[in-house]
Amino acid sequence: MDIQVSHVSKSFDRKQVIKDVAFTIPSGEICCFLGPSGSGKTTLIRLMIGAIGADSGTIRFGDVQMPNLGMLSKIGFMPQNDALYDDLSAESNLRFFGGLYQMNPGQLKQRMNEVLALVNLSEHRKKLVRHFSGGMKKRLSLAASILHQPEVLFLDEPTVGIDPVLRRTIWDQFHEIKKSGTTIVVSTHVMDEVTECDKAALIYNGALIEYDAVDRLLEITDNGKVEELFILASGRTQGGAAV
Ligand SMILES: Nc1ncnc2c1ncn2[C@@H]1O[C@H](COP(=O)(O)OP(=O)(O)OP(=O)(O)O)[C@@H](O)[C@H]1O
Repeated sequence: MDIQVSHVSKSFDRKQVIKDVAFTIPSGEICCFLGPSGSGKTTLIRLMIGAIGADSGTIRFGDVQMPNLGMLSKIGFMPQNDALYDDLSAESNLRFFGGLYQMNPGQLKQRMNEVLALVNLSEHRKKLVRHFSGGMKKRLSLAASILHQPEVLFLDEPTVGIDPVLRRTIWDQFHEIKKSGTTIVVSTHVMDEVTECDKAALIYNGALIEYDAVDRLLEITDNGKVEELFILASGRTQGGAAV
């Protein structure tokens, strides 16, 4: 399912935090939202999943204009702060999410086995989440977000605070999920993660300063580093030009 964001703007308390943003993510691609803290990545994700409304502009998933309740079963969302119940086991957490998605018991059982295996938590399924490490919670949170086989998956800073080895594992899992045709939108402020993605949206002060295939974006820099694009953008801002 293609995602089309057309001239979307959003203000909070009269401060514009998303400024006329427009781009299209082709079906089945991984797109990252890259930008410094406070640049607007989470707000853009919340707009796209329909958690908040835009002041202007439109967001379409395929032919459907968001927000649309019927689309909820096709969307997976992994929030920045894990939305898990500490006092429940891993599998009870997944059962809770399965209930939200109205999955039938047979389907839920099969999917629980599949997603726990994908995130390497099968042997910890009976353990209470309060005894999980931070990395295990991240992986369980990812498992919960894909339980219902969403067509589009939103991941808000999924690797923040994660060590490099586990980060590699988690990215391998994203690539595995992509193989099933899922479109993935992932926010990050780790510049190196851009090379894991097909497309990148560079967000700075609520504006989209670049959106392109990652290969092409890296070509237009002198040193092949994405940071350079942000340095150029901040220079333009200080000079008074719009970015
Ligand atoms: N509900 C809200 N009310 C008022 N201001 C908000 C609200 N949500 C976000 N903002 C503001 O919007 C701006 C963008 O925030 P957002 O969380 O989208 O950035 P971000 O790029 O995701 O940051 P981070 O990487 O730190 O998560 C910030 O200035 C933030 O303070």
